[in-house]
Amino acid sequence: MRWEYNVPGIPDSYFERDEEIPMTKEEIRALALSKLRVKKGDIFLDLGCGTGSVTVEASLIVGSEGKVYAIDKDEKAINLTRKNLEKFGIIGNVILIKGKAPEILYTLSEKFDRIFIGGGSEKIREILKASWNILKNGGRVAIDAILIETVNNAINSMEDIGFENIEVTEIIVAKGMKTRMGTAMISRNPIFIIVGEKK
Ligand SMILES: C[S@@+](CC[C@H](N)C(=O)[O-])C[C@H]1O[C@@H](n2cnc3c(N)ncnc32)[C@H](O)[C@@H]1O
Repeated sequence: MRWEYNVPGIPDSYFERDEEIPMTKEEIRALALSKLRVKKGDIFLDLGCGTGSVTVEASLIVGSEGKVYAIDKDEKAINLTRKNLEKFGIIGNVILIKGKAPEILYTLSEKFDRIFIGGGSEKIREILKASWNILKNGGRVAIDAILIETVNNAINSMEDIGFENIEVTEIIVAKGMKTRMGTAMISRNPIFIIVGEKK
């Protein structure tokens, strides 16, 4: 068997940041991209691209045969994503769009293999409905959520819309921090990844 999926794993410190824009952290990106089964040649949508960390990693995976659409409602996030793309020398395969979901999704003519939803949780049902329309058969969606209400809403919405193979993963990451006594583990907030497939 030939396994064609790949995850790059770029350290968080390599990205330009902005204190007003929360970033999807390295371990969460790795799991989300892995659960999405992103591969070379995919058409990928990063909704709520923020710093562009997911956009950068996804564009490295899909390569020149694929494409990444990076969307955010915030101009600052679009500019920061552009900066990070330039930092990693990525030019050809990313389309940056300033727009708000779900409305912006109805204006896209492209069909997607993979959609990562990192923002817009208050409108998750509407965003999932719009995502369904632009997803290819066999396509996958992943939602990055902090609130349990979002998880519940996302699962119910996915079931109603017709998504299959719905899977919820809770990730609790603790990072080692050097102290005088040794290395102490500092916990971060739990994050949920909800994945669904359009058969
Ligand atoms: C948690 S941050 C995303 C982090 C991003 N994945 C990264 O690694 O930097 C959420 C982003 O979603 C954007 N956002 C929130 N609601 C949105 C919506 N309805 N449409 C488009 N973007 C939205 C915010 O402006 C913010 O930049």
